[in-house]
Amino acid sequence: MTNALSSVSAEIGVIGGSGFYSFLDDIEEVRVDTPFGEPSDTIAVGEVHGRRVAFVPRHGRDHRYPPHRIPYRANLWALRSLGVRQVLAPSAVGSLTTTHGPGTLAIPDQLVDRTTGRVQTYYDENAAIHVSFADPYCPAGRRVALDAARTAGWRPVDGGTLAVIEGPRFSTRAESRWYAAQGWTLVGMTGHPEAVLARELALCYTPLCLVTDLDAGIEEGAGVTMDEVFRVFGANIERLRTLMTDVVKALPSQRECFCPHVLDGMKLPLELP
Ligand SMILES: CSC[C@H]1O[C@H](OP(=O)(O)O)[C@H](O)[C@@H]1O
Ligand SMILES: Nc1ncnc2[nH]cnc12
Repeated sequence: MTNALSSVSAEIGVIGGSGFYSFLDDIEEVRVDTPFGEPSDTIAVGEVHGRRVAFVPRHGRDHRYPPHRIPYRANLWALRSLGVRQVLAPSAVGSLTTTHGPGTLAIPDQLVDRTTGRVQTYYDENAAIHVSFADPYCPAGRRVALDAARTAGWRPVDGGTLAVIEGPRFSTRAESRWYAAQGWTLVGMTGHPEAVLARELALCYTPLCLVTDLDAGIEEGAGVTMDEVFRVFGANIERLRTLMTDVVKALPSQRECFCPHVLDGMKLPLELP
């Protein structure tokens, strides 16, 4: 175990979600402390196709953090302090439309925040910093993920809106029908504030959403269960892991998107790592 910020570094970060607790083979484990507390777990740093990658399991490797208790700020800060500038965020999500059934990979282009009371900024005092969030995800990362998925034989959904609910409970049928009626297509519990915190650190952030269920308002029956989410995710994890390595390989080494510039000209109250 290496402590804090010795010589270990990585350029790409992967935040694994439910059922996705490990990614790399030959790893160095790093314990990183941050001004926002400890990340969900130690960070595994290794190499994929010659690219340095840092992996953190969002819920901890034993899934001890429920979605509303995840140390989102610490996770992203820790990744950035290791040198990470591009983040890939796989996640298990419900579908709000029958056209995206279980096993579908979706790369949404919008999110709607339905969480309550989660801390969603690094810039809490000593300055008012307002980042642009009209397009919450990195356009270059999305493009790379979609291309890699198509090449690997997926038929990924390009775009759509991820509704992020507070959880930890799943939605009622009425809530679910209401989200679907708004035109939102996916529902999860962790996409916010993760995406906006990445934006506040000028990181590229790309969601890779694996549909594990049709949400309660979309199909008849008992409604989604945790077991169902893990079962469907488990059936797809190896394929998704392989895709993640393809995406890592294809990410640009020079960022030409808008993400690195979102803080340009702003007088930040904190020094970023
Ligand atoms: C395990 S059931 C609900 C849980 O799964 C998803 O987690 P993640 O986004 O980290 O893959 C969902 O958001 C909930 O946190
Ligand atoms: N139906 C659902 N609602 C919220 N989060 C989920 N994660 C996986 N399926 C979900």
